[in-house]
Amino acid sequence: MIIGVPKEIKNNENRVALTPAGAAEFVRKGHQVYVESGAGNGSNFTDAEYAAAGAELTDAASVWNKADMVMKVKEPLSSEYKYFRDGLILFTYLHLAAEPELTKALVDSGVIAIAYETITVNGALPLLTPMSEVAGRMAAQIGAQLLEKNKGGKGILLSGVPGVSRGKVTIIGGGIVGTNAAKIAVGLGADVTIIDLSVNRLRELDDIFGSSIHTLVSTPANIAEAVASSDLLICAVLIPGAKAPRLVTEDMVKNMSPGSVIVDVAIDQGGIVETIDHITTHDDPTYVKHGVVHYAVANMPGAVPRTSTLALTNATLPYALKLADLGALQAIKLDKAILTGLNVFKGQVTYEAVAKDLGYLFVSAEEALRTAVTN
Ligand SMILES: NC(=O)C1=CN([C@@H]2O[C@H](COP(=O)(O)OP(=O)(O)OC[C@H]3O[C@@H](n4cnc5c(N)ncnc54)[C@H](O)[C@@H]3O)[C@@H](O)[C@H]2O)C=CC1
Ligand SMILES: CC(=O)C(=O)O
Ligand SMILES: [Mg+2]
Repeated sequence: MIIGVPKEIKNNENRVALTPAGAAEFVRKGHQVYVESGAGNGSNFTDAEYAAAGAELTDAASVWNKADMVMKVKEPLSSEYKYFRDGLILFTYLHLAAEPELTKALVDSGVIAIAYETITVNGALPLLTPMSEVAGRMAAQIGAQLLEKNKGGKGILLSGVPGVSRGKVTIIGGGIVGTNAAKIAVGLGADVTIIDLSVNRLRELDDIFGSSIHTLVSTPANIAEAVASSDLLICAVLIPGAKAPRLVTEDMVKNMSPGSVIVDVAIDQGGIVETIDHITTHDDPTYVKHGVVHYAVANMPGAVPRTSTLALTNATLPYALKLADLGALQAIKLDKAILTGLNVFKGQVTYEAVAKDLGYLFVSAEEALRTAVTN
């Protein structure tokens, strides 16, 4: 199979979908790899390293047009839709519930779109996990900085100092992002509360963190009370594949004190805060509404690309190799995890939450495959 790796073009997206070591693996197994010249630069991987691994360096159009499977990090942007074609395998983060135009372009073109973020193994999301670890850790770090006066914050140090109370951090969603945010926030000495819908998850968090955190079950009343007294709110809820639920209302944000900070990590699925009306970028990461600093960058790990590229490709490579070795149809048929990643297959939306949120007819992956084979 021919694998194509274009350079990422989202604002400050410095990750790349394949390392030179990953390219060497494909080549070793008899596949051909085209990498866009400069694609690895942001992650400190040079063209020479890809060439030494046996990849060919070329331009974006050639990568897209020659490849049977394009591997990316972030969802394609509109300038890339022109490369979509029938039968092309696209393996990347897609977050389609928050991307109606991209979904339409994929459906109209017949692309086989497999989303990293919905690949499921025993209830876990192994291709989302490493980036959620990065984004969760960054969320606490970024929130702490935004609380500084010169960044628009209220001017508090999360740890406090002897004789002065600690800052309050509320984390809504106690999964991978939430747990990693808590690790850093607790490490910084903040007073941390984690809110989750699952009491079992809260039990696990209680076992991990003991008395260094508070736990609360997710109800509108608990969220309202915790948000009102928070200096930093970190949003980390996920319903896989679906648009994020709006759990933090505008009134709750109005009740936060001026200079408080919201970091909505769930923005890639649309965000959980009513006052977040647009995705922000690493170039212009915040805006202020009702006196509260809002941060809503959808590609947070792109700012620490060396760590993130290594962590992401550790997780994606085994699945990408399987797709290349078996071809998309067989890989989807034989590997349940890859099947759960299938979001769009030759004009049909095969992930139920995406179909429901965007108003498409849902066709199960199994059914879509059956139709493809019999046609
Ligand atoms: N902005 C960025 O750069 C990045 C964003 N993300 C996003 O962060 C979000 C969280 O991801 P993960 O932590 O990996 O997901 P996860 O599945 O590990 O955790 C989600 C948690 O939300 C909880 N939850 C669901 N409904 C809830 C409700 N109504 N109230 C409270 N909790 C609720 C679940 O019980 C679960 O514990 C996802 O949208 C993911 O795509 C991840 C990485 C980077
Ligand atoms: C998960 C995701 O959206 C990211 O890593 O950018
Ligand atoms: Mg997006």
